[in-house]
Amino acid sequence: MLASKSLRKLLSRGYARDVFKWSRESRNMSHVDITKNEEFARLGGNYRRIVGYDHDAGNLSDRNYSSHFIDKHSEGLTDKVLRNIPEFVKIVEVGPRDGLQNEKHIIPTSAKVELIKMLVSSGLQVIEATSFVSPKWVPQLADAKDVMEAIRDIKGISFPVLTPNLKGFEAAVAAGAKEVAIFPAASESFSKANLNCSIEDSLIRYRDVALAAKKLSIPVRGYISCVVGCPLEGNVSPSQVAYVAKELYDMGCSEISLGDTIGVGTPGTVIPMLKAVIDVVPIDKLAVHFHDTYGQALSNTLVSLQVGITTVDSSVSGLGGCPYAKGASGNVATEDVVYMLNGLGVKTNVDIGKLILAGEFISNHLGRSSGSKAATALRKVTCASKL
Ligand SMILES: CC(C)(COP(=O)([O-])OP(=O)([O-])OC[C@H]1O[C@@H](n2cnc3c(N)ncnc32)[C@H](O)[C@@H]1OP(=O)([O-])[O-])[C@@H](O)C(=O)NCCC(=O)NCCSC(=O)C[C@@](C)(O)CC(=O)[O-]
Repeated sequence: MLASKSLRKLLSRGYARDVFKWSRESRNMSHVDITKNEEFARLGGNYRRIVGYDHDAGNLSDRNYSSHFIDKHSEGLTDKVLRNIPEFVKIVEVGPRDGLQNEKHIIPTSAKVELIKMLVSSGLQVIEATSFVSPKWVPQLADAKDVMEAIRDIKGISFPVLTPNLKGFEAAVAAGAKEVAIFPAASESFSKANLNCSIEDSLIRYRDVALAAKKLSIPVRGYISCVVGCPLEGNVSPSQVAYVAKELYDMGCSEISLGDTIGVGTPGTVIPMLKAVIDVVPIDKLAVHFHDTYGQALSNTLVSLQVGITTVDSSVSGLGGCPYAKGASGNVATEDVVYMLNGLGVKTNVDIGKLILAGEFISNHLGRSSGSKAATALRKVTCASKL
């Protein structure tokens, strides 16, 4: 009786993953467990979940069709395929930085701040706000200080910022940054294009930043660009990525984000790269950062979760690109990642409806449609249901 009550509760809340876990645990059937399984099948072993949100702005609905059709025929396979998928994924939203750094036109500070506030209200806990880089190199983010000033009073959210050297670090700290990110490349040519120095010289600079940050107890996130391919050199070897990752780990980075800067990776190249890095850096320190140039970002995200990664970078509306990686498209869209994770029953604490509104806000501002397939589809469903 207790079992069926808690199961009903889980199902009514749409916690597909909890039900999945519960059903997995109950597979070694004892007498009591058999009752549980029968109850499970009766209550919704084969179900889909539809959640509706009502928002003042636009009556946006989130329809999340769960991919868990859990019954006795499919549970073994589901277990096999999704065994390592975590129960919670931390999303690092990079839209305001990676997303906007490459825009042709300068976006007003007020629009950037409004976007950040909308992202905060969607439940995102980590939002990369801006970069303290040379304004000559990246004029789009020359207002970094003003952005930080405008979000200074928002409590309980991490707003990491990019710092390419001590000058940037000092400016970031003066502007109130509580977390910074450094960003070497795994490819020599890309390092020269992006940072105007070799990989080794960039690591020397970043050691200085890491040391200064340590003195102030400021966490440092490390990015590695070009982890599977470089726009100038082509393939990048997993061992080279592992080398840079270990350097970042040794200098004290709290997290290391592996960036497929030009979006050329597939699960076939991402898995060997992850393997090489996991051999030298603990997996719980790693994050993945996929661009979607070749439409591989979600597949790459999924295999990374299967491998055991639990932190994923993404960009609302799929904004983005790197000024030094011509032709590379935006990051995987946060809406698409959240839609997939919802379908897997993985928690993110992100309200997809509010996230879509944030994406619409910035897309409207930029005068183009959303780069998120999930957001576009969900918007159509809502419009159609109004007819
Ligand atoms: C690294 C530098 C600064 C070297 O740039 P440089 O030209 O070699 O540096 P410099 O030391 O010779 O200085 C040149 C000028 O820049 C100034 N300067 C120097 N540093 C700063 C600073 N921090 N803030 C503000 N100003 C700065 C410095 O004061 C000087 O000013 P001037 O005397 O000519 O008036 C430059 O190359 C730079 O800013 N690069 C930034 C590149 C960048 O932001 N790229 C995009 C982000 S990386 C990315 O998107 C990939 C990632 C992370 O998302 C992962 C993925 O997608 O895979």
